[in-house]
Amino acid sequence: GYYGDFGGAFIPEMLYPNVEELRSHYLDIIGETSFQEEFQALLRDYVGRPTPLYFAKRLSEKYGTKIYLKREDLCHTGAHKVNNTIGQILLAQRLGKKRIIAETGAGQHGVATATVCALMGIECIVYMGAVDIERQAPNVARMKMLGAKVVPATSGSKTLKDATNEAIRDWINNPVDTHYIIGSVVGPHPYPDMVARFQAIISKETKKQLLEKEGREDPDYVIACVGGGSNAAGMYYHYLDNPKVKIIAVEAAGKGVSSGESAATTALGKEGIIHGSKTLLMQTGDGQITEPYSISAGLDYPGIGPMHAHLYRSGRAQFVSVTDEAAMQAGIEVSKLEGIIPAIETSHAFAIFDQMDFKEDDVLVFNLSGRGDKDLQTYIDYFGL
Ligand SMILES: CC/C=C(/N=C/c1c(COP(=O)(O)O)cnc(C)c1O)C(=O)O
Repeated sequence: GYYGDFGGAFIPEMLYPNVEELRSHYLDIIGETSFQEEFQALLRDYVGRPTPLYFAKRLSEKYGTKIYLKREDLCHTGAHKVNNTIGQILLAQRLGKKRIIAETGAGQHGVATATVCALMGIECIVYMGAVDIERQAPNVARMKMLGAKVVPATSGSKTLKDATNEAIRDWINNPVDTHYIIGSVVGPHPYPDMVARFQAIISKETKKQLLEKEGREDPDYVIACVGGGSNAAGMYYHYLDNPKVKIIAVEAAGKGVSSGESAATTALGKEGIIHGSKTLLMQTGDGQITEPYSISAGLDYPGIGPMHAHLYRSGRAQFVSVTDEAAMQAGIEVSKLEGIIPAIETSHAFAIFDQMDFKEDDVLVFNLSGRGDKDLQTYIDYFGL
């Protein structure tokens, strides 16, 4: 379960049975024909896949290059997170689990977990930082409507990291009947690999769609925002072994990388262990986790998935970070040029144009990871709309 120097499962003794049960069964279960048939049928008939690969005409004209958008915002629940929760709920059922827990920051993973628990009739508890409960209120309401119990995390910065700590604490106390649906490519092996496999449908579809539209499977660039890195993992997955496809990963600089209020993990992080995984994370000299900051709850995380730590260290991906201000401006620009209001997380990806030079005949694919409904109040307050 390693990506170069990164990955592994550095977990407390009490979690070992749960994680070991997952590690020893997940590949066999995912590989079963009956699993794949159910998984693919739900992605098609319930999530609404394949999601469109849309040529963004006005955005392309503005930036003088060819821009395609992979529309994960059109998945049921409004973001890519549901691709993973469908896979993990089927796995949990096959492992005989009766109770589901999850962490959430932006609330999209929380909604996606509550959704599949409603679908399957399984109890659902979602841990969410008290700060995020405020700034993603629409998603809290949706989780409750879907029958989930939302438990505030009030420690630390009261954001995603703290919600994850609370979920892990719950799992340690409920090891036998509970499955923890982790929402990104983070945590102990096998989670980073398992979540990436469930999200890989994104680039699988993109290859086929780009062949139809451009007569080639491979774009020149694939671009995605990175919190833990799951939407990015899905966008990159089937292009990783093709060096002709350049990979751009966009992190949240918050108020600026050197402002002390940032979540740009590859710029500010050092090797360490967070939530059971050896990866890069923002930390003090004595290894305490530094509180991150981003205007977007989904990128407001001090770590990064081990896959992305490796992509960064190996140079396979180019990592850039953009500030709150740049992301918010990009969000309103995409809204006005394409009629699509992106989630603030996704808006970070669209804010790279002043740091990158693209050629007129370059083909770019952006992963539009989610829609902006959850963020309307933030957009309205920010721009005084
Ligand atoms: C699992 C914690 C992250 C959450 N969301 C992260 C997120 C992200 C960043 O998460 P990754 O794709 O895993 O890097 C990007 N786009 C949207 C629309 C998101 O909601 C959540 O709780 O919903």
